[in-house]
Amino acid sequence: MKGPRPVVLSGPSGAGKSTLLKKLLKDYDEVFGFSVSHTTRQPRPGEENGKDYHFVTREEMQKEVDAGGFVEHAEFSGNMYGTSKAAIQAVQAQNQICVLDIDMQGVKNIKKTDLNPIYISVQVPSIEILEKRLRERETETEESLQKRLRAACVDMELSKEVGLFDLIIINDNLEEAYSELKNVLAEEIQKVQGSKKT
Ligand SMILES: Nc1nc2c(ncn2[C@@H]2O[C@H](COP(=O)(O)OP(=O)(O)O)[C@@H](O)[C@H]2O)c(=O)[nH]1
Ligand SMILES: Nc1ncnc2c1ncn2[C@@H]1O[C@H](COP(=O)(O)OP(=O)(O)O)[C@@H](O)[C@H]1O
Repeated sequence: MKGPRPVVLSGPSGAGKSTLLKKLLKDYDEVFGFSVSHTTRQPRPGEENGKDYHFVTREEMQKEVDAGGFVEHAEFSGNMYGTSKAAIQAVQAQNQICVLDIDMQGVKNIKKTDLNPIYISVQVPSIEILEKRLRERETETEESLQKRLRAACVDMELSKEVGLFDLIIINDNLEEAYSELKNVLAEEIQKVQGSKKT
């Protein structure tokens, strides 16, 4: 694949991936582009179709998956999620660093492709803190919250595998976590900024 190295952000639901990503995309809007995934889950208040996700029905998504339009796809908490080839190409066409926010199944499947991203896991200090953050976010029903917590336990275990991630960020203090993220990406950021000047 052409262009700068993509970045994969993974980690339990509620760990702070979207929060960190939004800061990064705001501070470096010319450098990074978000890979807009497809999902069959319902949009949350404030989420925009085509910006946060492509919100689709299961039938629509399955059809595109069958047609070979996806780099990877997975079932998470009762819904389908997936990265389309077009989502990545749209970012790479701008010569930007493509950022993917994907679950652990996505990480394992991206490892089988030639995308060669930097793999970053965002974790939380404890499952109790994760639960508190998810409750305070007020986006989940009790059922989906419990599903996310179960998936989080699996994610926390699997993410310990040596070599799976290039960096594990414990998102305790947000500013410190954001600094760590920026530091690991500094070289790639400079490359893109340099290439845009010429
Ligand atoms: N494999 C895969 N996972 C995705 C994709 N898009 C989002 N996810 C993951 O799906 C999970 C649920 O996402 P979401 O419903 O937005 O909930 P949130 O993480 O709690 O904000 C998260 O772990 C995301 O990283 C995708 O395209 N592929
Ligand atoms: N370091 C932090 N300390 C306290 N709350 C945080 C921190 N990082 C994120 N949050 C909050 O936790 C919730 C989950 O974060 P979010 O970015 O939605 O997680 P994810 O995208 O990984 O599911 C949000 O309400 C967010 O504002």
